[in-house]
Amino acid sequence: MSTLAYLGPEGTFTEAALRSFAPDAPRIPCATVGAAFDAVRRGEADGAVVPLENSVEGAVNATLDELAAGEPLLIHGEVLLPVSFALLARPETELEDVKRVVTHPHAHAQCRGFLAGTLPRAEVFTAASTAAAAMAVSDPTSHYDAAIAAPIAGEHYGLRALATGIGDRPDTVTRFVVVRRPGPLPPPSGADRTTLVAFIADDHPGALLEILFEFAVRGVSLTRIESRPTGDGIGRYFFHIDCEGHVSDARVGEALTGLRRICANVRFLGSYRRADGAAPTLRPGTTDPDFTRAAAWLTSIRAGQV
Ligand SMILES: O=C(O)C(=O)Cc1ccccc1
Repeated sequence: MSTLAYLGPEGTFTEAALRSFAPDAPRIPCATVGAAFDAVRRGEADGAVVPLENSVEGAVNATLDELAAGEPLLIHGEVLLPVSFALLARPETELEDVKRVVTHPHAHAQCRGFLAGTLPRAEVFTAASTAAAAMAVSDPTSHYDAAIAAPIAGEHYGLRALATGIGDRPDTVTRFVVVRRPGPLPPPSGADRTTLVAFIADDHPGALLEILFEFAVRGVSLTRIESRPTGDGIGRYFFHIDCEGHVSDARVGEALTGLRRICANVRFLGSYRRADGAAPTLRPGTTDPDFTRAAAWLTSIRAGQV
């Protein structure tokens, strides 16, 4: 059975995502996304489960940046998990005692309404995960009065829920990915997603448009695009992209070869089954047989068979 590293400690939303598809897998909790990836790179874990984006707060930048750097890894799958937040405190703490709250930045962003309405004077501090925040609060000498975390983290760390369901939206979903060392790709399923990072060759007007064009002309829809700084100076960015389809689909393969020609580098991060099972709607002229027929036509005209 695969051993899976994940953003820990015990009681994170990431752990809940992992358990949703591999309840019995041996687990290695890691303090950061980077540490989980390193456990996979070193061979201590077969895969890592990490948060990638949230329906309210958007991308988890640490994950985007770690995927774009270091020894390459491949995404093998994704999980969607509804997330619900609780305000957790040591048993003796009452709501009116809460002056300092600690949580993961994504959880903070999703509970702003509750904090503004119920704890308008509370200071908010960040932790590497919601469970790390709960663990910190469980220490009686802690600087913090309460953590925003999953209700299960309260059970793990002996905390009491002062409030539950405190997210600004009841329908928030987080997307987690399962990452492995490079190897054979998951086979195409008909409802796939492909993830990649495109590094612009030379910054020039229309560079992003050229990248988008490679997808648009092949009828490949993007499901996410983020620019992230390369770290090499102000104004230098790479693009982190998800598109519909599998790299073995002709239209996706052609879009990627087009990108490879115009970009300084393209890091392929995997093709894998979409958790929502949504199959793309293909425009006329963009199916595999359309590409095969067009390639056969080119072969024949190159041979002078007009
Ligand atoms: O901190 C956690 O529990 C995580 O798994 C990351 C996270 C934080 C907030 C919403 C979803 C995932």
